[in-house]
Amino acid sequence: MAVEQTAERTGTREEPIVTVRNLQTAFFTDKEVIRAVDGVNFEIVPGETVGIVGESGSGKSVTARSIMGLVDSPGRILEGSSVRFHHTDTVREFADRFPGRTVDLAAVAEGRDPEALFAHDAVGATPSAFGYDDASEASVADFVAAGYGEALGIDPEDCVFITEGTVDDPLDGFVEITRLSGESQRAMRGGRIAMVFQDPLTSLNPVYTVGNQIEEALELHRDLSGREATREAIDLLEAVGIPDARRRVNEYPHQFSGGMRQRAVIAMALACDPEVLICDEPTTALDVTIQAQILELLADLQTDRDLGIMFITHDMGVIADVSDRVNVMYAGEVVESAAVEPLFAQPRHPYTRGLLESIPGRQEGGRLQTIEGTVPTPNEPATYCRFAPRCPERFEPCDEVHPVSVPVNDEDGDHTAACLLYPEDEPREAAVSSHEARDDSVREQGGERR
Ligand SMILES: Nc1ncnc2c1ncn2[C@@H]1O[C@H](COP(=O)(O)OP(=O)(O)OP(=O)(O)O)[C@@H](O)[C@H]1O
Ligand code: NI
Repeated sequence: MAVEQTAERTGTREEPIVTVRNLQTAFFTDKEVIRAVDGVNFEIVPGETVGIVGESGSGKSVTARSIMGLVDSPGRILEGSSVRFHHTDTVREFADRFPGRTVDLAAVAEGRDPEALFAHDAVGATPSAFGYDDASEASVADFVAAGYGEALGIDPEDCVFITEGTVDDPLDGFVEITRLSGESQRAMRGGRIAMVFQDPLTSLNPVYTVGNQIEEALELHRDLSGREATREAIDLLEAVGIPDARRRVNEYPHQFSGGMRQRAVIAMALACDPEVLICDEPTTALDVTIQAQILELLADLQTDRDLGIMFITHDMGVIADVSDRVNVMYAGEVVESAAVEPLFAQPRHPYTRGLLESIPGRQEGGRLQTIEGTVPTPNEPATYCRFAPRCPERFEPCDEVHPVSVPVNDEDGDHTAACLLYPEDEPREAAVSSHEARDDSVREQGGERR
């Protein structure tokens, strides 16, 4: 899954299958509003692994659960968020199954100026919240996907957006995941995007055989049953490296070792032939040897199936192994994003540097540095740098200005960090002002984001 390998394999990068734009997920407790995910942007590309790394409480799991449609009350995804699934076959299938919820975006966009739409008072997000440098990059699709389409006659239930062709004959488009509910949500979750959790026992039912559980997924998502399903279940167990699959298909989860259970869960996730696999610390509970085997298995499956993988861990060593691209999260925000090589060779954000110094063997003089303190609960709007209290580079404006993501590497234009130290070639004061000017998502709209 390393960079060179992917480049060799595919030549050029494929288009993203999932784009996460300005994702905001909050928990509304009696006491406070916890902004667990606060304006996150990243992509999942077929055949690649995007790593999400950060300490406990940084919002990794809530990001994953938001994409899966698994955020439960008192949590919800806020208006202005968009998670798009770009997969032509899925768009066609969904347009067919949910015609009443399908919209011809070209028709809606005709004669509209997206910049002007974003300027509307009622809109709580700006194009810059979507990661654009310039408002002209925004599209009507961004506007609509982010939930502001009502002004254009779009129902909040609408979730399939056609960008080429028509509603009756869709050629291309996207499904807006944050607007799915009921049947459409079930079809996406498990069917198109599958998830593997840290503890395999959360996915396995102790009272059914492993085979039964895989067969159930096959029946639900691929319409296989009986002998056909059993045969496919055995094939899947073999594909994930479970020896003697013909016998083990009839065993119960407790008869499997930890590593074998996680393999079985991966087989179950693959049963529905997903495009995207989200792995939330899938190897954290396993010993190092087994962990390496599971990572290798995932890499092989990815190559065979052109899977887009989102891989969550707090372990920088694992991230280096598995990722093509890395997003470093802190208190609900992505603070640095880069391809894996530049991230490790030239980490820019002080938080990333801190995380790297805490990997054994990486520091000069052999002393293991850990970042003192813990991730704060993001229970107020980010009007300052949330890392500042722990940051060795902190200077005064860090307490008053919220840093936005800016390019930090001349050779790699996609390498960004959200830190007031950048752009480095600008005088500090000018850099700070440019962050302040671009962080218009919160205050200009008259106060808090919801
Ligand atoms: N159901 C919930 N109700 C209230 N707050 C929640 C809920 N779930 C998560 N949070 C809060 O959201 C924030 C992000 O949590 P999340 O589980 O995504 O962190 P994480 O990065 O996955 O950490 P870990 O490495 O420990 O798994 C934390 O502040 C957490 O307390
Ligand atoms: Ni987590």
